[in-house]
Amino acid sequence: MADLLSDEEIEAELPAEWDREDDEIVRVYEFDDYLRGVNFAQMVGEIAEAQFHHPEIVIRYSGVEIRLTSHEEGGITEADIEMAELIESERDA
Ligand SMILES: C[C@H](O)[C@H](O)[C@H]1CNC2=NC(N)=NC(=O)C2=N1
Repeated sequence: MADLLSDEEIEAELPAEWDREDDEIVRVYEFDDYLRGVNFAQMVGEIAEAQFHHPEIVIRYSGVEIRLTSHEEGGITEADIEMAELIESERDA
């Protein structure tokens, strides 16, 4: 079971463009083409399966919202930060 991160750790480790909302970290990725958003969501899902750490993914016409939290721990852990970093690196690929 991973440890919950402190407020200071979250602030220090949260990747740019991501926000903290209570026990979640969140980012909205905007797309001007709906199916590019769908494909992005698929990619996020594949990362989640590989990490066995699953975000909430909301696909909208304007973009895709990713929300991460560690359900078993009841808050934000390193697993959430790592997922955000992996998504960012894939997005930039
Ligand atoms: C039983 C539990 O759902 C699994 O161990 C994994 C699956 N994916 C998960 N994803 C997230 N975000 N948090 C979890 O605690 C988690 N647990």
